[in-house]
Amino acid sequence: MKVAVVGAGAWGTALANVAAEATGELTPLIGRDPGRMAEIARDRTNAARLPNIPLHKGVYPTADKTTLADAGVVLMVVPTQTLRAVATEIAALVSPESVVVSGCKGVEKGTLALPHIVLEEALPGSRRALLSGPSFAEDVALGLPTAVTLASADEAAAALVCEALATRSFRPYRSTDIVGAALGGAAKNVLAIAAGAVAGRGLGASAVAAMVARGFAELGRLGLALGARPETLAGLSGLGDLVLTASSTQSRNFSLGLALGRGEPPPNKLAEGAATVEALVALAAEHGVEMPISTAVAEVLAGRVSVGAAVAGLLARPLKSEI
Ligand SMILES: NC(=O)C1=CN([C@@H]2O[C@H](COP(=O)(O)OP(=O)(O)OC[C@H]3O[C@@H](n4cnc5c(N)ncnc54)[C@H](OP(=O)(O)O)[C@@H]3O)[C@@H](O)[C@H]2O)C=CC1
Ligand SMILES: O=C(CO)COP(=O)(O)O
Repeated sequence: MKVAVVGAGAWGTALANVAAEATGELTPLIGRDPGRMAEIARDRTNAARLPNIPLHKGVYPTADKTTLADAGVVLMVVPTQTLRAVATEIAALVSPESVVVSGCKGVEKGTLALPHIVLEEALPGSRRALLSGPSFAEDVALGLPTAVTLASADEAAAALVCEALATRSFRPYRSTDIVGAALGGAAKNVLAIAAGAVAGRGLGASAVAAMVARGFAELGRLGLALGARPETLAGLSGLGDLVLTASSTQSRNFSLGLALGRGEPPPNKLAEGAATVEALVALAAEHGVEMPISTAVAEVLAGRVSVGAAVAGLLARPLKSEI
């Protein structure tokens, strides 16, 4: 089963290595810039996005999108806000039997669509799945043990993708709860910014843990409203990814929060939480769900309040029962 990866960033490159190892097939890693892809092909490493990691010998870096036409699995691994445009560009090339998998974590601005809905709209009639879970690209590319959720309403599609990606160290667990898996991935990036900001401001490990746990409660309320299963939210793609992302400086979202909390300039790297937070809060509001921590992150990122004022605002909220 051939896998093609669209998006030659850190995560796309790591997943291309996994797929090449799992399938033993030539795996196109498709980027948008022919010059950059030629460099990656020459150097056998993606120096800009995933430095010091050699490409698997089966990975074929290219800017030629037609190389995905005969792939049984197409992994879409671009920033969430660009997913629709990229999926629309490749729509005519994807075979009807292929499973198209979102590797994105976020909510689309404007439409408030989760990534699998973006795929459904851009690639109507296609077989779809979503991959999410605690998995830093570098860890995966180094072959360190990793477990993720592979969600699809189409169980045969999920099984096919799992087979095309499972290696001795990369373990995709199947789920039919695509909404739960997508929500966990989107919310944890925002909550990791909050945890980082609290840590950066020096408020202590107890405060960081409170932020993570109350953030998880926000995710739970939104999940309930959208029909996600509680066990998905408590699993790899929910709590698992939240714990990872909200506790490690390897995370771009946590690092952004740390910088905000310390009053330092934000790191110049993609933090999906920053791109997603307004849409996540709007999606929650549409369903009558309050997300005070995520709202505070949105306010801080928009420059409307300081981290100190946001924390003071959260501490001033009336106490309720824990849920
Ligand atoms: N990094 C990680 O550890 C993980 C990331 N993810 C998720 O994967 C997604 C991608 O993240 P990641 O790979 O880290 O991001 P990167 O910033 O490393 O890479 C993003 C890639 O998308 C490409 N891209 C950006 N805009 C466009 C566009 N308009 N059209 C086509 N291609 C575009 C970029 O191309 P170019 O290089 O030319 O700019 C780049 O190759 C995110 O949703 C993220 O949350 C999920 C799990 C782990
Ligand atoms: O999604 C990730 C790990 O599961 C990567 O997190 P960051 O985007 O915060 O680096």
